[in-house]
Amino acid sequence: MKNTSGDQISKIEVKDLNLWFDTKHVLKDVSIEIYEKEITAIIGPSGCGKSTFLRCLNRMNDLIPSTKIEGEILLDGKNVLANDIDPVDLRKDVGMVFQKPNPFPKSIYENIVFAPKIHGVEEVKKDPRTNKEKIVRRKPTKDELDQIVEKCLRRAALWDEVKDRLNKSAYDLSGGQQQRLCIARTMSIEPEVILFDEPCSALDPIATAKIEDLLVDLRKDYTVVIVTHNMQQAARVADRTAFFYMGDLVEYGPTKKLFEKPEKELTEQYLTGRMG
Ligand SMILES: Nc1ncnc2c1ncn2[C@@H]1O[C@H](COP(=O)(O)OP(=O)(O)OP(=O)(O)O)[C@@H](O)[C@H]1O
Repeated sequence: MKNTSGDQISKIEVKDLNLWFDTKHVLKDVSIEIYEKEITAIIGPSGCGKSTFLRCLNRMNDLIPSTKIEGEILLDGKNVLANDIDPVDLRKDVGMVFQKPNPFPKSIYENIVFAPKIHGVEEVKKDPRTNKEKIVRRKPTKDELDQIVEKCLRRAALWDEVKDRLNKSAYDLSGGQQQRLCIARTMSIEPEVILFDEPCSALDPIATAKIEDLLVDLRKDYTVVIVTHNMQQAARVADRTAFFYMGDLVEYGPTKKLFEKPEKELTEQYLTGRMG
């Protein structure tokens, strides 16, 4: 997506982000701009801070005691690290899919409607006194829930495989189907950004290919950030790639350029497998 000058639109702007777990300095002065409706891949050796960085974007690290974080993460210009931001609200806008598929021990249908039932659906209502329109949240109807289920499962390319067994346990699905169900579940409350933390590491190559196709398709509607160990995966799906090393963002740019003509020696060493 481009603005009128033809530039990409920034969705998330990270400025001088530093993070410590106790005394361990895990992210060091990370500044990066993530663009709307693109796929951004985060790569780097084990322990370099990829997942920690990703988890900053929807404040999942808040759950870890003795975490200290400094800097800014602007989502559409608003600092998500500010004290007045409710992380639960933030996670409605910034959804997350984890390494291992983690459906709830419920039916396929109940997995999808779980969050919309809690958060409700939005409705535009006119205040009769002021005649002004305002958005209210209310309990969804059964019809609305059915529609959400079909829409999300279609969007996650799972509908045809499960439409006749929506009331069966999510645990009866294969690993790849469970992961697509988790993606559908994330979409049920209409996030703008979806974070993926190594979503294919527990899947076989066929299930992985389906998730990769889905990721590319999701880019039409969502801003996607994916942590991956698999460099080929980053090369296949990502518009831009960021290379992290020991908590530093070493290099960031269009994926093709980063893979074919990296600017930094460290990036080249990592990409060519010359890093110990
Ligand atoms: N909850 C925690 N408490 C203390 N240290 C942690 C915690 N989580 C991660 N770390 C440390 O922070 C550093 C970065 O970890 P992180 O999981 O972000 O790396 P990563 O690049 O995603 O690694 P991998 O590719 O192996 O998943 C590591 O040294 C890790 O040991």
